[in-house]
Amino acid sequence: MAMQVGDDAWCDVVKTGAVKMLGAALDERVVKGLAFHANSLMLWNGKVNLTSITDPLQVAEKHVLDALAVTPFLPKAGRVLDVGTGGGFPGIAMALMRPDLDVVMVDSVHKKTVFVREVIRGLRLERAQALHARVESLQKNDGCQGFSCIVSRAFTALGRFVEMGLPLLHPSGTILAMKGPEGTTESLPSCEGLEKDVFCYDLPFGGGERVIVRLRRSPYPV
Ligand SMILES: C[S@@+](CC[C@H](N)C(=O)[O-])C[C@H]1O[C@@H](n2cnc3c(N)ncnc32)[C@H](O)[C@@H]1O
Repeated sequence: MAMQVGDDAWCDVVKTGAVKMLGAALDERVVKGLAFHANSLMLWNGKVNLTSITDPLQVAEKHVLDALAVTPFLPKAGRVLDVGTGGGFPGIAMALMRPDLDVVMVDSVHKKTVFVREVIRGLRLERAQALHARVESLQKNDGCQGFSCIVSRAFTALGRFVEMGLPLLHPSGTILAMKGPEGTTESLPSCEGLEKDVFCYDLPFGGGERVIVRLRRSPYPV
């Protein structure tokens, strides 16, 4: 029988891919959580358009494993914001890998945040939450500033993401933009004073190259 999203064969693909990408094995708790998320994504995708990727191997590689790629860059402590989380990428993977962090996932489309809330509830991720809002409006929202880390995947141009993120970022915080290969050449016209590092990686089963752009205020406070 062909592999299905969330079944044992699919979990084995995720485990193998995670070792290739992160150099470490995932906890069984994390694998089960990722399988629950991906399976829920497929179930909801029939009624709510969450993703165009439905092939089980591609869901594992292009959504789940790619979302895990950002987790080694997360801060030691604090609050993390995932901007434009869509179906919960990379926010759910971050919350599963780092249950010690507060993870806030924001999206401007209500049905997407309803889905992400259901996943958070199903996985009992007590320190995660999904907000239905435009990220620009969070600047006026008490308690939505001072994030240690602001992440996005496939969200918008780097300059625009940084403009939206900076007012919400703690002075010693980090911005992480998850991008396709174009991330290596994107410029930052109006954000001087930020130190920029670019990390390139390959998806583990030949699915393509990806980039994480890390931005920190320079000089980076220690
Ligand atoms: C291309 S999708 C990426 C979704 C997810 N991060 C992923 O990698 O699969 C971009 C998401 O950003 C959301 N979005 C667009 N503009 C936004 C804004 N101003 N504030 C919050 N979310 C926004 C959209 O609703 C959409 O879900």
